[in-house]
Amino acid sequence: MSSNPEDIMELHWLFDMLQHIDVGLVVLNDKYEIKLWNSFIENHSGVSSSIAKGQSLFDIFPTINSNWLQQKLDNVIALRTPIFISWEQRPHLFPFKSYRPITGMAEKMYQNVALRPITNADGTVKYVCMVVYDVTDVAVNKESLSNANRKLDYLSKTDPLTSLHNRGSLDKVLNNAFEVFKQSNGSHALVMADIDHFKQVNDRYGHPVGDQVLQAVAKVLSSGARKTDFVGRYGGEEFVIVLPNTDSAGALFFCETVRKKIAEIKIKAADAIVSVTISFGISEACSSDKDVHDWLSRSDDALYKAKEGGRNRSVVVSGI
Ligand SMILES: Nc1nc2c(ncn2[C@@H]2O[C@H](COP(=O)(O)OP(=O)(O)OP(=O)(O)O)[C@@H](O)[C@H]2O)c(=O)[nH]1
Repeated sequence: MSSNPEDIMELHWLFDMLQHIDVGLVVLNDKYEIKLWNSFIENHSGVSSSIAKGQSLFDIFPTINSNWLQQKLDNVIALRTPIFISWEQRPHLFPFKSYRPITGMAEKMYQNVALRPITNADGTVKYVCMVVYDVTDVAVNKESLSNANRKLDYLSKTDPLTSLHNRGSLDKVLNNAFEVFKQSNGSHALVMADIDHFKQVNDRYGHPVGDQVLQAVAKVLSSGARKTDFVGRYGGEEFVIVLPNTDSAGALFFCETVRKKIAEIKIKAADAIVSVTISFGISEACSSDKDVHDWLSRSDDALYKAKEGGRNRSVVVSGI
């Protein structure tokens, strides 16, 4: 090493800058023992470099997955090539708290961490430098953007009054169900449901009571459905239910069960208790259906027959 005073001064400056840079630096040997770390790590861990020196990284940070990180550190030394660990992969490798006021939404610091081999003068590699970047701002912004997108996506598919799927998502699900049927046949049922004489409920008790009835009916319909079933509000007081892998007998059983439960609903109005009934039209997809509209209109015919037959009933119409 040069003993030129100017070189020594530059080295001192360099060391001072690395010591105080707003990035964490940890040097480890091939036994994962700490050789040094800078003030960024001191401040966030609360452990001074002199105390950390010689200790295993995994003793000081027991929450770090040692098997996983050791393998990465070994690879850096063996292959002499850097490895990057992004916050999306491991959000909080070091258990540091977030201290930035602007990102008060995050309790823990999100980090990107680079593992860099340190090459000795003779070309050998025995040490690794972990470079820790605080990326809390970026991570919090990205996560809140994805949360907002998830919320928007949910709203665009959901009926605000009943929280059921809306008409737009129903069209997609129906088309998918019909495609599945075309490719693999099987039994898939489509149910159309319509509350009986709903106009009278609105006219007698007012729209807000009508809304409560819609919400209560929607709740019964979705609580009776399986996870793989689809319950949507088709519009007004009409609902559509897609029952995959269900034949018309199974669909009839479902409809009769929820029909009886819906007849038990009691909504309190100003001076009355409001009850409603519902009619169901059921059909299975059949091979003569040209498209999903043929299937839909058969269920609609079944619903019409249920209304014609006196309402508060379920009717199946079979395809040819
Ligand atoms: N409260 C409330 N009413 C709605 C909503 N959407 C549609 N409606 C009402 O639903 C009623 C539907 O009435 P109709 O189509 O005549 O049918 P119905 O009275 O149910 O008679 P049937 O279907 O023949 O048994 C209308 O009065 C609409 O105003 C809504 O979001 N909230």
